[in-house]
Amino acid sequence: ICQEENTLRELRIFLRDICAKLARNKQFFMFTKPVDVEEVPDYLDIIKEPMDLETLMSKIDKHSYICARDFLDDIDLIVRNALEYNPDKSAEDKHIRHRACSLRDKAYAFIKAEMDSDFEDTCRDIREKR
Ligand SMILES: CC(=O)c1csc(NC(=O)C2C[NH2+]C2)n1
Repeated sequence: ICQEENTLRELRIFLRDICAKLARNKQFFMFTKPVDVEEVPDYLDIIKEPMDLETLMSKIDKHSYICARDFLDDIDLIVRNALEYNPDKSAEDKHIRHRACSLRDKAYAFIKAEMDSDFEDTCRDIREKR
């Protein structure tokens, strides 16, 4: 069990680094904090499960993720929300959709580049046993 805690600690360090890199990227500023309903009043009428990079970071600290797959599921949620809320042909909507797809590709590339697959397999085994 102590070995499992070591693995999950390493996962958290790894995910914090990726989340910080994504949040530092100016391209993704609109995904870094919860949408302000003062500025976008109808957002919560359309998006039922908001997600953002700051919330992702706090979930890491709350030990919400025990494998990279769970983390990427929340990245996918950020992207899905952006595509749903910005469906129009307008340049502004297209721009936000493009940035959302770029966020997903960057996140998956960081995980693939920096995580060896047997580490993720070990995390999946821990998840199965819980
Ligand atoms: C985070 C997110 O997806 C977001 C924040 S504002 C926004 N969209 C707009 O403000 C308008 C452009 N068409 C609606 N999307």
